[in-house]
Amino acid sequence: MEMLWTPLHAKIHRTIRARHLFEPNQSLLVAVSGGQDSLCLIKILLDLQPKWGWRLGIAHCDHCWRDDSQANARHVESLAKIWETPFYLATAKEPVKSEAAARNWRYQALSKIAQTNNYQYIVTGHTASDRAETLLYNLIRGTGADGLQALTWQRPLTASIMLVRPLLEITRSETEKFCQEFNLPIWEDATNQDWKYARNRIRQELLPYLQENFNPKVESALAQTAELLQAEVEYLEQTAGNLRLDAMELGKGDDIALRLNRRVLRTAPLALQRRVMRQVLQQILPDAPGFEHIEKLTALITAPNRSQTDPFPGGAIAQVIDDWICFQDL
Ligand SMILES: Nc1ncnc2c1ncn2[C@@H]1O[C@H](COP(=O)(O)OP(=O)(O)OP(=O)(O)O)[C@@H](O)[C@H]1O
Repeated sequence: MEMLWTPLHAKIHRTIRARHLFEPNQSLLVAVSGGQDSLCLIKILLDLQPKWGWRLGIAHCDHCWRDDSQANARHVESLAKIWETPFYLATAKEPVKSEAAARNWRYQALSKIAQTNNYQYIVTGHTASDRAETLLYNLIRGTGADGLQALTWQRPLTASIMLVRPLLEITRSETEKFCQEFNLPIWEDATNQDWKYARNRIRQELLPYLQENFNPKVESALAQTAELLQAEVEYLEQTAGNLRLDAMELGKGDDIALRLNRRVLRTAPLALQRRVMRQVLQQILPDAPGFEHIEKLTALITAPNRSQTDPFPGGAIAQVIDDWICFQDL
């Protein structure tokens, strides 16, 4: 069968080259749910394969939370057979309960398959639309820039395995059109899982509303915002990391307990002060630190001597002793 080369093929080909997502002859494990995005992804990668010499594999995760999940898995398996591509299935032992649990289990299962079968990359079908939805979802919940930068092009999953998302500049309507064009048999996800509910409403109600009333290209615009924020967050986090080391370094030697030098922190911009405090709290608290925790700790940078915070979750308190903010377990 002759291969049809579309503008979408060309775009993904260019993206992979320009962003150095993959090099020739590497081993790519593609995560295929059977939905339109991951079918579009695997079809394009299969078509690009002769140009790049990749070794491709298809992995599917059966979460066991839908009646049709086994049929879904078999559907993907039969496509893998048609495409003469190795197929790997991970099946959850017990149904997973939440979005977070499902995601954790999935990435662990995928990593294990990749490790056992020598794939360097796990590839997912996240799109610009996913990016826009995640950005809106986190914006409404009230995260800072870090929640809005959502979904990176690549990030390490383990020391030897990279997670890569080549479709981040493609919208859902483009993957849908692509699947129609190539008659790819999409497995419709019929569930209305609780955790998917908010996202579905963003997808089906909020984004179309914004599109009609504010900006026809709202999805791409939001995805682009996420892209810009990503570089800014990376820069701020790195700078804050260095500042945190500077603030702690002066206390080195005599001291085992964690402490931060206020003179070092006082001259830094507020944005960095907050990030330093968040990084410190991330090490101390059992859960992700909230806005209030970070603000209270940041206030100690200029507070009078002997000021202290209430106990943080887990019991630690922070106290000002002259030039230092000191942490004590209660
Ligand atoms: N059951 C599955 N088996 C294999 N891959 C999957 C499965 N579900 C999702 N994926 C991969 O993850 C991508 C994103 O899927 P989707 O948006 O449905 O999940 P999500 O839960 O929002 O993802 P994440 O939790 O990673 O943000 C898909 O394009 C696909 O590559």
